[in-house]
This record gives sequence, C-alpha cells and structure tokens, in this order.
Amino acid sequence: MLVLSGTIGAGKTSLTNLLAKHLNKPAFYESVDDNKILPLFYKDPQKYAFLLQIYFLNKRLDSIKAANADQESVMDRSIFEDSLLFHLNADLGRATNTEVDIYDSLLQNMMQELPEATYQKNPDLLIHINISFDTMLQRIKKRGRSYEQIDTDPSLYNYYKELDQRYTDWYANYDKSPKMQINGDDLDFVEDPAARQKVLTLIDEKIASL
Ligand SMILES: Nc1ncnc2c1ncn2[C@@H]1O[C@H](COP(=O)(O)OP(=O)(O)OP(=O)(O)O)[C@@H](O)[C@H]1O
Repeated sequence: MLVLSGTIGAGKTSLTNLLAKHLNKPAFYESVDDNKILPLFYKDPQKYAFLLQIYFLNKRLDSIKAANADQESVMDRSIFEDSLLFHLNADLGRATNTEVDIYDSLLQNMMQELPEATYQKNPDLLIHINISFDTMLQRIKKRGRSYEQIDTDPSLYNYYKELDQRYTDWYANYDKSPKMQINGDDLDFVEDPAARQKVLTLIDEKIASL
C-alpha cells in the first residue's frame, strides 16, 4: 500500500489519482465533500473535534482494510496525520485529556499488527508532498472550500501555521515504513506535464528500491 501525506492542499488527492493510473492500481480516497461533520467542526471545533476524529479513524481503517489487497494500491491520506491534527486540536483546548487518552489507545489498538493477519496495516511506502506555508495558503484560497477560508475566520491563519510546522516535525520523525518526499512547490504535477513525469519517475525509482 502506497500512502500519500501532506498538509491541506498539498495535492494528495491529485497525486493519488495520477499514481494509481500510472501503476494501474486501485485508488482509495477519503471524500471531503461528503463529510458532514467537517463543516460543523470548523464552525464549532470544541464541540466536534472528538467526534470528527472518531469519524476519520473509522473511515481510514475501512480504507486500509480495502487497500491492503494490493501492495501498490494508493491511499490519499495516512491515518497518522489524523493523529497529528487531533493532537494539534487538543493542544488548542478543543479536546479533553480523557478524549486524547481514549483516542490514542484506540488508534494504537486499531493499528496493532496481528501475527495471524493476512495483511499489515502500516504502509509499504509513505509519499510525502511537501509544500511551503505560502503555497498552502494559496491552494486553500484557490480551491475555495468555504469553511477553510481565512477571510471568513482569521483565526485559521494561526491554525494553518501551526499545522505546517507540525507536519515538518512529523515527517522528520516518521518511521512506520520507508518514506520519500516530493517537493510540491518546485514540482507542480497538476499543471506541468514535465513535473508530473519527474514525480512519477522518482516514485517508480523508490518503489524499485524497496
Ligand atoms: N483528522 C482531521 N482532523 C481535523 N481536520 C481534518 C482531519 N483530516 C482532515 N481534516 C480537514 O479536512 C480537510 C481536507 O483535508 P485533506 O488534507 O485530507 O485534503 P485536501 O485538503 O483535499 O488535500 P489535498 O489537496 O492534498 O488532496 C481540511 O480542511 C483538513 O483540515
């Protein structure tokens, strides 16, 4: 299982699509637009942070189980980033210590590899798309999901800034599988065909080396 990671607007969904087509493998997406809890969370984070995370955990484990039939199936987001986001929200006072403890132990329980299982839950490769904070802000604006806009809620600026910093630390410390990083500022694989080819070649080379 190949798993994409990266901050909001990094291009995870687009690269999942490209890569799955390139490899002729199934893609697994977490649909953001169908998520009924996400807009509620952005409106009232204190009330909905924990519920949103339980929703995501459940969905992502479903995808992991489905994606595991194939070593090169592609998933558009990792379960580990949910934990990163939840801890950020908890540190902002949007979840209680008890909720954090329950979340952490639930995640650990869900992700425990069982010796008798026919598949593993951790990725075979994590592909991290790294974009700068400025690019992140531009993409959020360009995509225009209403609840993500800083113009509507200026406090989101600090939330995104902190998220950006935590992503850098998270990727540096990630050790659940082999990993690679794509420079999403330099390589615009959505708009530029040459960049697209370069990214796919980099990933092919990494897969071949595993
Ligand atoms: N575990 C989570 N906790 C809180 N918010 C989350 C969580 N997971 C995703 N989100 C929110 O859901 C929205 C979509 O995020 P995500 O990064 O998965 O997709 P995306 O922005 O479409 O990424 P890309 O453009 O890279 O495909 C964002 O507003 C993000 O903050």
